Amino acid sequence: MASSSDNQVPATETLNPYVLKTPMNGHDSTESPHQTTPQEAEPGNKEPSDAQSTDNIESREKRKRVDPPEPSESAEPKSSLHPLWKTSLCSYFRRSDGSCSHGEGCRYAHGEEELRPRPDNSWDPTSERAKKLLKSEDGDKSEGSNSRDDDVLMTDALADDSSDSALAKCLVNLPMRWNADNLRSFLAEQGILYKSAKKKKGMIIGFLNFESAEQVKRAMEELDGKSVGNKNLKVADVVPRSFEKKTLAMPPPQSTQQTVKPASASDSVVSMSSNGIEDGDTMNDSLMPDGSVLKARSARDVVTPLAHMPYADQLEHKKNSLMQSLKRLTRNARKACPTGVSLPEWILKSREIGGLPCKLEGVIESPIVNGYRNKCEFSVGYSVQGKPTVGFMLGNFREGVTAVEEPVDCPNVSRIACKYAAIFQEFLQHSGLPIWNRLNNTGFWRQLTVREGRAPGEAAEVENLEASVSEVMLMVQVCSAGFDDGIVNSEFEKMTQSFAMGASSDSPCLPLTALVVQDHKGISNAAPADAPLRSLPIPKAESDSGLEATNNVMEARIHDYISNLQFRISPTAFFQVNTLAAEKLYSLAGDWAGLGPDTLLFDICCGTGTIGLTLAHRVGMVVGIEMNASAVSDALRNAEINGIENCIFVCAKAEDVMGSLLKEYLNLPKKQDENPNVSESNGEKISTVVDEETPMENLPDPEGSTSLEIENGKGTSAHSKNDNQELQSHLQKSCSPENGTNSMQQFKNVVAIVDPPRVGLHPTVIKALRTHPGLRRLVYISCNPESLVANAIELCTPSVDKTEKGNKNNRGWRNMSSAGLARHRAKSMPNSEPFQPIKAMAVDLFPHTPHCELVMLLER
Ligand SMILES: C[S@@+](CC[C@H](N)C(=O)[O-])C[C@H]1O[C@@H](n2cnc3c(N)ncnc32)[C@H](O)[C@@H]1O
Repeated sequence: MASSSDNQVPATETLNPYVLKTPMNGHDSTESPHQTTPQEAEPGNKEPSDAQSTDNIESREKRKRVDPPEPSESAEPKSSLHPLWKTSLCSYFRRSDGSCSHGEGCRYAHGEEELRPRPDNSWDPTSERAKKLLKSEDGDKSEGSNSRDDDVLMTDALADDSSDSALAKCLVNLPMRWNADNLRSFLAEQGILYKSAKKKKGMIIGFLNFESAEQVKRAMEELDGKSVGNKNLKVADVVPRSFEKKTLAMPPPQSTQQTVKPASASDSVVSMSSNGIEDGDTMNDSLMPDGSVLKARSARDVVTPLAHMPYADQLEHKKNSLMQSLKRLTRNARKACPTGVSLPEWILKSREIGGLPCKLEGVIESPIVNGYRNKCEFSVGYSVQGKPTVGFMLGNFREGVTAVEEPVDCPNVSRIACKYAAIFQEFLQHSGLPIWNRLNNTGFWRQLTVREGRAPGEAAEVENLEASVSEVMLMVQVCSAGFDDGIVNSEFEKMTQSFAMGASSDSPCLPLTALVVQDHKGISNAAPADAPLRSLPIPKAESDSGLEATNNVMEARIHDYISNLQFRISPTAFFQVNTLAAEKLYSLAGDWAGLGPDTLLFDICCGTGTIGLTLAHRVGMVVGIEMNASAVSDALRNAEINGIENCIFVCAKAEDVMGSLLKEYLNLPKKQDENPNVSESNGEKISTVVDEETPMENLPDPEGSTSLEIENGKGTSAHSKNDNQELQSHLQKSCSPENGTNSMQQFKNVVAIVDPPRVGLHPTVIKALRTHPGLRRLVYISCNPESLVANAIELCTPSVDKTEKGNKNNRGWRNMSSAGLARHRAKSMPNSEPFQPIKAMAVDLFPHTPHCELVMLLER
């Protein structure tokens, strides 16, 4: 596998030293002076929230733009330029009507003409260029006539029923809402003859097969350029000719044994959840007939779009992008602040730190930059050469890309994962069962997940991560519906043999601990947590003790270590993909949480308990909340194997239990005004009067029975949402009301660390956290800054006495940005003290991709 350095650009002169972990307050030399304008806060001006949308913009930009050489580029040889030179607009220049004290030497662009694309080919999101691109994105690629057929790489369409790819065409720019019937009616209206026509709702592409070259010719004459809605149709090749040229020697796609199932709805299939999609500049360029260069996609470009940049530049890029996101928090909270209510201190002070809501203290780098992923989800599909392939999809299904490429050049994938992908790919060449066809939703083999677990021992890990990998779990996703059990079992047997032989023939032999099959019928490969699992026994290789066999799915686990604690991980449980960087993330969160023996820590969305368990020794008690039952079972077991006894894990959706858990554990009345308040405990309602001035410690414990003292620390247990009674009884047993202590005496400090999925916290959870006065500190960890910003708007915007009731008939929310929606929700937040953003810092868990984890401390 190529190392990332193979494709790195040469080191360029550094204009400003990169300062990691330094405060970014004010206009210091490392910070962009870019200031945002009020209109940028408009919902419509939303930046692309993920790399995928950035990518779409970028690829469109490539198609449309023929830029004259940049003045700065012609003035200086390219190699001497800092990669970020003039890639952001200078706000001093903009604000002061065309002047900036740095003059021509300013590293920021003085106007749109000077602006250069960023190293990842995106544009300063506040520039007119970026906004225009966003608009064209929102307008659903309305510039269809300019779109080039190189976007379509629908190998599934070729694999399906066309023996001659020259007779297979696709129609680009069809209305998304059309299904196959709509397409067929349209073709009939136009008098077009064809063999088969397919179209799914949600895609802009339809697929046509013709009987003859004559039919193709006529369809092209009639349809190419035809206006439908506000777009012009384009007839394109299903796989561009530029790819086919390279594949003349390759066999045509295998015909597949399909069990035809009705297609229900469309969905996008993303090969690896945190992937971005961007065209890069590395390989497969071909000259197009119009003289332009087709930038062929590669898995490396799709999965690791920043891999061409030196790592320090990647961190700088992430830092800049996070700063843009954070500034949105200030702008939106300012906008949402009710009339007549003074702006909170943090918004007023934001002017001093360039519009940031709080200091962004830097980006902590990943201890490992290459091969760091301990989990890879490889799609199964056809390559552009029509070969069954295990790897990453080269784009988005909605836009007509299903081609899969091997992961060998992706620097974030480990050698072990690549090896298993290759073994599986080799097996698929001879399998009697078909690979999954995303176009028809038919087929059998869908996905391979490779998960690695390490043995303890720090020194070896960073230098030679592979040597520390001691366990591997493979999960193969299939769709067995309609296939004969006997054939399926026989294929599974052959597959396990292939894996076992492949593992033992590698040198040194690859670990193989568990092999699980996940049966999933859904359209997208993202299977629900309860999709049936089956463990396959792994044949023991003669000379190898590394291969362990288990056929009990309950025993199909691997283990990893964080902060010297062992973690059991079951097949569908979440575990951070970069273990060593995750360790840094959790310790940062712990340091900021202000923990102590009198701390009650809520670990919200706790997965296998990693955060709570690594911090358990620093607090009085941990309450973990997690909806995935096997992750909760892992968490419980993890507490046990590490001898941790002060944790409780609740298996439920946080939105279903957060409010009642806060009430039960903090034993506080619900509201902080002077009205009689109601708190529920053991089903009984208790009324108390609370004065806002009353210190938390002095608040009465209405029953005394739910105080949270853990007797001898023997508190670790798990509860499902249905066993609240058991939870109550546990609390009563583990607490010692006899000694007269109450919750507030025991836990003076109540802290929540939240680590939600990409979409962020459910509004009900935000409301519960915001309106419970006992919770003074919250550490928010997020892999998606957009959702952190949206949630923080609700947590930090001052509320009014009279809240607005949401209009349920208002469907405008559908078109709102997440920040706009959060502003809207903030208006109906019950009167409560808002949090304030105190500081933020990022940890790079995903080198070579645009993603990283952002941590923000909120206090009140
Ligand atoms: C980003 S992971 C974090 C897990 C854990 N904190 C860690 O670092 O390993 C998010 C977790 O939230 C869980 N989750 C998603 N939605 C949830 C919900 N509504 N309530 C509770 N847990 C949820 C997922 O199952 C997943 O384990």
